[in-house]
Amino acid sequence: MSTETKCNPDLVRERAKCTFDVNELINLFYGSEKATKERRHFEDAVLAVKELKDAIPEEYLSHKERYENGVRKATILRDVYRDYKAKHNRDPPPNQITKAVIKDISPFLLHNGMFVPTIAGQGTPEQQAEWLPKAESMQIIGTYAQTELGHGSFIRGLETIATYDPKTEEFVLNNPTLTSFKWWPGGLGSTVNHCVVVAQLYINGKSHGIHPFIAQIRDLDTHKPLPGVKVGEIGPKMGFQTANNGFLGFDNFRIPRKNMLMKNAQVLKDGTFVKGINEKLTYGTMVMVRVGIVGDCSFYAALAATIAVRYSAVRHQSHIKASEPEAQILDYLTQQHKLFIAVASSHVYRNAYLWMEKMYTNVMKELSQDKQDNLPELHATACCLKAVCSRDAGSLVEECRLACGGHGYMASSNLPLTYGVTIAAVTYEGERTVLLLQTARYLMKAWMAALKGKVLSPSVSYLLNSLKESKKPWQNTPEGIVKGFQHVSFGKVKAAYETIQKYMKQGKDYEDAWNLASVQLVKASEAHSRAILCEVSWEAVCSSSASPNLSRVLQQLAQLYLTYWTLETSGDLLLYSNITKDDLIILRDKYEELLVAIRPNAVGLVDGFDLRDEILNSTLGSYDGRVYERLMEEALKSPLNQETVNSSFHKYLKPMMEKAKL
Ligand SMILES: CCCCCCCC/C=C\CCCCCCCCCCC/C=C/C(=O)SCCNC(=O)CCNC(=O)[C@H](O)C(C)(C)COP(=O)(O)OP(=O)(O)OC[C@H]1O[C@@H](n2cnc3c(N)ncnc32)[C@H](O)[C@@H]1OP(=O)(O)O
Ligand SMILES: Cc1cc2nc3c(=O)[nH]c(=O)nc-3n(C[C@H](O)[C@H](O)[C@H](O)COP(=O)(O)OP(=O)(O)OC[C@H]3O[C@@H](n4cnc5c(N)ncnc54)[C@H](O)[C@@H]3O)c2cc1C
Repeated sequence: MSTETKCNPDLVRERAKCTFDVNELINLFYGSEKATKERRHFEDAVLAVKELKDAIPEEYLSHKERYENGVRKATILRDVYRDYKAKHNRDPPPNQITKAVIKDISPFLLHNGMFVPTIAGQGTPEQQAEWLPKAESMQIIGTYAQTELGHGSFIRGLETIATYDPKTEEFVLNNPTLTSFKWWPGGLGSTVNHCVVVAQLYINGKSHGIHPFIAQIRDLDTHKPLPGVKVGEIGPKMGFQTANNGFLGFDNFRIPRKNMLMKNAQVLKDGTFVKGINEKLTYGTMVMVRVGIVGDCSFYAALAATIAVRYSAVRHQSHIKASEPEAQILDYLTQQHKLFIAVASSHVYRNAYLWMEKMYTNVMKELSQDKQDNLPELHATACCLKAVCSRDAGSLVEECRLACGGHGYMASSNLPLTYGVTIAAVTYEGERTVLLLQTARYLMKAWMAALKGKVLSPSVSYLLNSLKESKKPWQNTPEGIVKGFQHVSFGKVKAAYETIQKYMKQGKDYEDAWNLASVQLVKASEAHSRAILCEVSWEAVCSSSASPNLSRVLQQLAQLYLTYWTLETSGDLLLYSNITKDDLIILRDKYEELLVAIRPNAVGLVDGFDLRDEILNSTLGSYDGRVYERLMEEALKSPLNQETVNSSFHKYLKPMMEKAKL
């Protein structure tokens, strides 16, 4: 980090006001002092590589140049990772330095994020031995090709076909229609030479559902598409410009039998199909990534909050009191209302991610012992938390951007690009509504079990308690608010269930009744997610090992989250819990008190995310607060400022002006 000496004086004053030790917060957020040290050390190593620095901002490059620059930097970054591993005999610590290097999304994201994990999770030991060393060492580069032009959400409807030919012991891959073309996979456009292709398996004319296959699609030397492969890039998008998303179609393309990833289901040489213990295990990589996305949401909220809070401390505009100098915009309560929820939410998502990571690890361990009881709970929880956190994080990033006024609209603030990347997660890895409806299926089953008095899984056991406690008075404490959100979820789950029953009594079948109740079902899932986020985050701060000074501030943040959402969803609480109008007025006052209490620590709190300037990549958010200098420095980099008179003057403007004289 930069030294305080060159800092904007407002930021120096803000840091002097902080009531807790920022380093303690950093170490707590990232796990330990050792973890912080190792992460920073790795980030230093990456940033020391001169070739990773961009000569001009990415925004001035063409689509093609941006991609090529992305690949160039991704390969250098890959070398740094390899060297670190060789030297330390372990992978680099979790970090976000790719953001400082690639700025947007790495063309290798899908290789590391889904291709390698799918081989590890879906391959037999023999298949892992064959593919993993090559993939991990980047002798081969891959992606995860599932979505098609015609189907993304409903993966049982995928149209890519893998027909087994027992004579040659091969699968024949085909994309018989335009809608069957793979569409979206990252890196597919021009980067990868392999992919996991998810396709419908046919043996002797019989369909056996979707399965993952490994296909080499480009020649390893020439990088030309192999015969029978049609592949390309899908073009510019709202974000993800360097992710290199692509399309792919096969025409009688043959792959050996061993290329079907067969940890779960198998095809024997003679074409016998051996079913796996649970066909949904084929969806395993998606579950892992959904868990990871909750962690990503914490990062994006932290990044946007850091930029907007630091900027708001430096920016002065108007007066709170006519007799006083222009106020820091951070002193306006409305600004605090916009920003502190982003700071608080980042902590909430972080705690939810750590909680989900534990659940994921436990279920993976159980699955390795053929125990599947907790898989439905993992799937349902990962679905709704991914859906709710990604949408909330997108809204928070956008609110931070708006809170920076006109300068937030500058690409150099890094807030527009961050919004584009964050909001993509609402759609990828399972579209929001579709995932919330998956959770709703689970909630309906849990509700039916609750009605029968059965024991429920931990994440939904509150449904049983709420059933018993519905008459208890509201308590205006964090624990009381957590219970309140559980009551809302309980009420919405019950109402959705009863709506389905109502339609069925009217003669509708279950599927139609489900569709007619689906707005309520989605809302029930959202309420369930909110109840989990509130409970998990409040428990995390209560059980944290932080010092009293830090603990006080973390509790304020967690209470802010609880109170913010109580006020945002007061209608639901009035409907489904025993909260009163008077309780809401007390909480409204409490919320304002919390904003005021957090205000002196605002800059310290975002410093506590420890996101260095290179990761923030923002004129507005740097540690030293030299906002105006940086805005001007960046503007001067515009190619239009590299010449005093642009040629368009002579070509178009001058002739127009001269014509106007005639
Ligand atoms: C030490 C180890 C620590 C590990 C810690 C792990 C934490 C992870 C940490 C880091 C990971 C970081 C990862 C970051 C990497 C970044 C990569 C970013 C990638 C970004 C690019 C995007 C890629 C993509 O988008 S890939 C394509 C994604 N596509 C989708 O998500 C499609 C969505 N659709 C579906 O999933 C399905 O179609 C469906 C679930 C909506 C419906 O499926 P269907 O078969 O029709 O099922 P349905 O009839 O509705 O339900 C039948 C029953 O099956 C249950 N079920 C469904 N899915 C699952 C599942 N995945 N698992 C278990 N069970 C499932 C369902 O609940 C039903 O059950 P029921 O009992 O009958 O009700
Ligand atoms: C940036 C980005 C990167 C991606 N990377 C990859 C990748 O690497 N590999 C890959 O395979 N895919 C990738 N995808 C594809 C992504 O997984 C899909 O776009 C996603 O799963 C949504 O599917 P869809 O596009 O078919 O949406 P659709 O399902 O067509 O959604 C359109 C609308 O229909 C609604 N809808 C659909 N089904 C239902 C239902 N059953 N009930 C109620 N409403 C419904 C949705 O809610 C939504 O409002 C990527 C997508 C993006 C945006």
